[in-house]
Formats: sequence, C-alpha cells, structure tokens
Amino acid sequence: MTEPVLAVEGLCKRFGALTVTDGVGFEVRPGEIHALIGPNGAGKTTLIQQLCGRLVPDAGTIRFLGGDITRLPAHARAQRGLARTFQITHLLPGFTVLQNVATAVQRRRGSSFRFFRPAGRDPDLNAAAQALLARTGLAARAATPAGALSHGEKRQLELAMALALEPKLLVLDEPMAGTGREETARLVELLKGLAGGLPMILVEHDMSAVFALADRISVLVYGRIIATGAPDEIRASPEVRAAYLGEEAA
Ligand SMILES: Nc1ncnc2c1ncn2[C@@H]1O[C@H](COP(=O)(O)OP(=O)(O)OP(=O)(O)O)[C@@H](O)[C@H]1O
Repeated sequence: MTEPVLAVEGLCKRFGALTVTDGVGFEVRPGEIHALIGPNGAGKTTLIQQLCGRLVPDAGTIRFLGGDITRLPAHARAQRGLARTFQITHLLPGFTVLQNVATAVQRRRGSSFRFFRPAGRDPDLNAAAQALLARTGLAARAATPAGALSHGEKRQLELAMALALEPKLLVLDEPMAGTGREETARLVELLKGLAGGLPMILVEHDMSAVFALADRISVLVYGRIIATGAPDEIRASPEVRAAYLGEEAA
C-alpha cells in the first residue's frame, strides 16, 4: 500500500491527572478526507494541537510525509506543508479579499525583499491570488474588504489563504462552526471540489457535512480512537452509535 501522508502512533497527552489523548493512532492516506469526530471534551482539539505543533505530546510519534515531526515547532511543520485553517491565517479586515490572499501568497514565496511594495499591487501576486479566489468561489468578492464578508465567505477566504501556502495536508478545524445551512452547503461543495488530490483532516461537529465529505472517519471518545472506517461502517458500528452518534446518524 502507498505510504500514508500522516501516521500517528501511540500519541499521549496528559494535563495533570487527566489523560486527554490516550494512545491515539491513525493514518491519513494520500488524497483522502479523514474526519475526526467525537463528543465535546473527547480530545479533538488537543489532538489537533499536537499534530500542528502547538502542544508537545508526552508519548507517541507523528510522521508526516515519511519524516518524524513529533518534536518540530509549528512553523517548521507549516513549512513542510502541514496547514491548519482557521488558526494559522489571520484575516486583515481592512484589506480587500484579494490583498489578503496576495499577502498569503507573498508569505509562501518568502518575498520579504519586496516588503516596500504592497502585495495588492504586484501583478504576479495578484494573478496567483485571483486564481485562488476563483478556486474558492470568491472571484466576485476580490475588491470587498475582508471585514465586510459574510461568515461563510470569511471561511472561504481562510481556505483560499491556507491554499496559498501550497499545503500537502490541510487540517480543517470545525469549518462549519457558526455557518448557516446555505453556507454549510456551499462549503461542503467547495471542499468536495478541492478533494481528490489534497488530503485533509476534518474536525467537525456537523454530522451531515462529515458524512457528505469524509472518505474515512475516526471516532475519538475519552481520548481514544474507538473506530476508524468508511462512513457506512462508522454509521453501522454499534460501539460508535452507543458512544457517540446515537440517533444523529440514523
Ligand atoms: N490546557 C489544558 N489544561 C487542562 N485541561 C485541558 C487543557 N486543554 C484541554 N483540557 C481538557 O481536555 C479535555 C479535552 O478537551 P479538548 O478541547 O481537546 O476536547 P474537544 O474534543 O476538542 O472538545 P470540543 O468538541 O468541545 O471542542 C477536556 O476535558 C478539557 O477540559
């Protein structure tokens, strides 16, 4: 079988007497959307923080594209292509949508020698940024200040900025949080369109979005992964239903 993009083994994290990540292991395969679901307090955020380098695990290993990244700082992981949305990017509300994305492209290219030239006036950066806006359904909003976007559009912009980093694995941290039904449907379609090449980890409470998007799902309960499988397997698993999904997946 092909090498996994991300391989996590025996990951443990304790806060005092509380074991929040308890021997977690799972893999992200090339091109797959791998959803991580679990009830409130299951340890999803703590797990993601360890994957992205914000928290150091007490035990276990994280391998990304074949290299051990367990002890690497967050920025070094980002440089290798591990991008987390809704955390690593910060929207500049007074800047236009285009300028925000152009700034992210500029950061990726490391073109700090052009610091005296505003990102929004560089034709190369603008072309790259325009392409990302087209990819994320925001082309018509290029000249709008980021602060004037709807909540769902801000999510699209965050996605465009994450894509500007040319990630090799995208960690989507509750992308549907706070979005309305229509916006959720739009984001699901958008993410479906991006899928197929770019592997993603999707942490999400909205089960309809999870089941619409995920190729595989891992279920985290009390810091342990109790099941990993295709959506149909997860939906049918008595353990998962008892521990978490209940009637939601019926
Ligand atoms: N820095 C910390 N110090 C102490 N306890 C913590 C810390 N961070 C998280 N916890 C505890 O660890 C447990 C898991 O929290 P975590 O936020 O990872 O869960 P979660 O699955 O992301 O929950 P939610 O779905 O509500 O976001 C909780 O009991 C939380 O109170």
